[in-house]
Amino acid sequence: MKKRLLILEDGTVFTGEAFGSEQASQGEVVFTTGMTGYQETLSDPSFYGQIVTFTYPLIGNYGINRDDFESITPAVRGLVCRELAQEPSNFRCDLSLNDYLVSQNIPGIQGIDTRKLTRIIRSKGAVRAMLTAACEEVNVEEIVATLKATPLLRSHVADVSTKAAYPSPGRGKRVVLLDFGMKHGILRELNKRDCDVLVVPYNTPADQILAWHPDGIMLSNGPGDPADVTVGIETIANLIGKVPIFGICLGHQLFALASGAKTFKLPFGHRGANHPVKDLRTGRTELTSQNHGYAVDESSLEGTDLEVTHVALNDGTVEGLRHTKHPVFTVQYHPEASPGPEDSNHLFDEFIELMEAHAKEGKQHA
Ligand SMILES: NC(=O)CC[C@H](N)C(=O)O
Repeated sequence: MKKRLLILEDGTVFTGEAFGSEQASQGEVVFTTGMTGYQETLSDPSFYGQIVTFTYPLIGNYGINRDDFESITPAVRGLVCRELAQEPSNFRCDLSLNDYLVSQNIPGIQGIDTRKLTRIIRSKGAVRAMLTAACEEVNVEEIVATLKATPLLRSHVADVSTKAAYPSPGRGKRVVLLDFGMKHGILRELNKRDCDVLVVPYNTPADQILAWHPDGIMLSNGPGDPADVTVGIETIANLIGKVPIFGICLGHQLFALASGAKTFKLPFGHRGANHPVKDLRTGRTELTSQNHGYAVDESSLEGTDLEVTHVALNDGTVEGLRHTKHPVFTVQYHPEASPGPEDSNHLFDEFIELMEAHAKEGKQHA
């Protein structure tokens, strides 16, 4: 067994067993409560720069397969779990979680009290942490001082967004997908509905986007603090009212900021696959997949043209918005699931309907 430490900025030290890459790593430690879906979680670009703790006690039991990646290169900085499955078993299993982490240079630690760690994150909020290299002798005090001096993760959208535009063709609605660190699941859902998708870098100007004559714009998820993605906020402000827009997670937060609202950092975030969200228009509650550390400040909506459509039942925070004058709606959670329940998948159909209605309206005016 190779020993490795997880050191938190408050000086707490967890001693566990190293797996995955043997190198050291630093990041904000967060927890997710999903019982399955570790492959999608690890490859979700929104986790850029974060060390992810799984509260479910056994991780890796069905291995890693060919189909469930949400990006090509994972952006997470480390994985923490109670127990890593030694012998994965599944008909789709290609390789073990350990071998995958080695191949991607991501360190892991197992055998620590993940319940204690989760309680610390819940009470202290965003916690900076260091995973030491395997078998490394370290000076804990020095590391704690370094962690305290390291600024918390800001935006890394530029690192995870595509560098050049690329098509994902279909014969249906033309959708320009602004990639802030897109999960493949969003593209998958649009292609499933035969959309003719053009994925573009996060800093593509609005006039260039409109020159492609899209039927709609999709705003993707992505990492970091939404307030730092100023170029995206400006682009979205220039798109509102010109073409239907659907935004997910970071896309939802950027839409709010572009409309004059504000965002704030949640004490410990929402990460998991069973977060209940109420649709205020229908009264229906759906179980949703979530992964966010920030949220839209409800009190900042006053005086804007935004209306709250969805709320989180766990803490009452804003989970969905609609523009009262223009065809735009956004959600803080993940209707594409991957991983998680598909209760909210119908939102992609609603986006298609919105584009259809808008196109018809345009013809009437013409
Ligand atoms: N999944 C996401 O898009 C996350 C959005 C943002 N980075 C947050 O943490 O709130």
